[in-house]
Amino acid sequence: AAKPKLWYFPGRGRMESIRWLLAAAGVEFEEEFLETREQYEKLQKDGRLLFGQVPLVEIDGMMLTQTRAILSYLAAKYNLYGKDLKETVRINMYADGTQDLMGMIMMAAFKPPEEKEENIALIVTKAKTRYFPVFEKILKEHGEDFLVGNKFSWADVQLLEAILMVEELNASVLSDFPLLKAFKARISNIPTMKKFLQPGSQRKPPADSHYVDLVRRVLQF
Ligand SMILES: CCCCC[C@H]1O[C@@H](O)C[C@@H]1SC[C@H](NC(=O)CC[C@H](N)C(=O)O)C(=O)NCC(=O)O
Repeated sequence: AAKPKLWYFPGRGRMESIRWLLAAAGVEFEEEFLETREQYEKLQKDGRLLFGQVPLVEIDGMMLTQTRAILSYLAAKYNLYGKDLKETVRINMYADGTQDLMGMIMMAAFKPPEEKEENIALIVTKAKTRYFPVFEKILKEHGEDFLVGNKFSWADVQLLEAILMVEELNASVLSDFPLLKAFKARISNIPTMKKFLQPGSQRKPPADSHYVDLVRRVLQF
């Protein structure tokens, strides 16, 4: 079967969690990088963007947009979505929470530079007071290697992604969360994750001014 094809800017944004999930599933994918307004307008003209937006993922003969819809499809397709509805809804809850946290980091890149320090401080505080305590408690109460059931799932992939993103803002953010520290080490050692975390993978770097300028230029905002 053809490899999935991802259409997005050459950066993390909303596509990065999709790259992580495909990598976790051991699925190779191709990328088309949007660098010009013309490329974006062509996708729109060709009717490939349902609401005129990216991420766009071409998979199984479909042109999929809407990040959460794509992530849910991939989680189900690659058996990373729990063994029953009760596990699936917990995976959705945990994934939504980490998406909210990562969304703050994504948007911070587009804020004026003078607000950067304050934004980062707020994100790290949110991570330490709202999100990480929840996952530390889940790991403590659940007492398993993984967040849901006793199996690797989409929720684990996204929590690792979120932990690493917050550590990029504050390296000691896990100092009060011993179970999250152990979780990070455990999940990072899963072969598909280990491979994705090595240099040369399709994992993207943090947003920089070049990325922000490119997105603004392509989307004209
Ligand atoms: C001020 C911050 C803007 C961020 C803009 C983009 O840069 C990325 O890092 C995040 C977004 S992604 C690009 C943006 N896509 C979305 O907002 C998708 C939202 C959708 N609900 C999803 O989850 O996929 C886009 O195509 N916009 C065109 C436009 O709506 O007309």
